[in-house]
Amino acid sequence: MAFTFKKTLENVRIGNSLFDEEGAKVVGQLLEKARTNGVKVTLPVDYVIADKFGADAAVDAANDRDGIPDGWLGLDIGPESVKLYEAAIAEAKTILWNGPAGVFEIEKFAAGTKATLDAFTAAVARGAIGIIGGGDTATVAAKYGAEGKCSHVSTGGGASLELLEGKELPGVVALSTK
Ligand SMILES: Nc1ncnc2c1ncn2[C@@H]1O[C@H](COP(=O)(O)OP(=O)(O)O)[C@@H](O)[C@H]1O
Ligand SMILES: O=C(OP(=O)(O)O)[C@H](O)COP(=O)(O)O
Repeated sequence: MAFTFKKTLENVRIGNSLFDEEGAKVVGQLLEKARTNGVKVTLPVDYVIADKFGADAAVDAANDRDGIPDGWLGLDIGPESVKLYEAAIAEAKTILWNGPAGVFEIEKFAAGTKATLDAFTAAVARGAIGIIGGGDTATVAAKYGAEGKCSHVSTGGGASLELLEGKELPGVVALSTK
């Protein structure tokens, strides 16, 4: 998701990284809404890049200044981004985590997600509320044996976000009235 923001807002060269054409149309509005509400948005600034999607890909590093070459794609956040994420997580009282930082299923692209998980569980240990919402993010917690270090883990991604938006989830409504 971050590459849609980086390309649209800052014209960063993202190579063949994931880009959401539809999502790009609302990026400006989203940032404006965040500004109006005094919400700080932290985006990555460096990347672990690969020449293809797979465990046998060639790997390199890239940052916003030089961008990602055509034919390459960003599959994890880099060390400078990890520091930004850690700082944002460290000052939060409530953390809702929806979406891994990279392709954690492949070891060479898992470092950013693991560092994010470590910052997340450290925050919960110091008293913050840390909620995971998302099937893949829940898998991150399970993979590293950290489910017990989270306040709550839900496999529902979009559903969790809809519940927090105030929408009614039919299954939850049915169970709540029993
Ligand atoms: N830069 C990336 N490029 C392609 N796939 C990615 C990238 N970063 C993460 N992913 C993949 O996206 C999936 C996470 O999807 P997402 O919907 O954000 O999570 P959740 O299911 O927790 O809501 C993971 O399988 C992960 O490997
Ligand atoms: O996090 C998930 O998806 P989402 O982030 O796309 O909503 C889960 O994989 C949703 O799985 P489910 O729809 O079987 O509960």
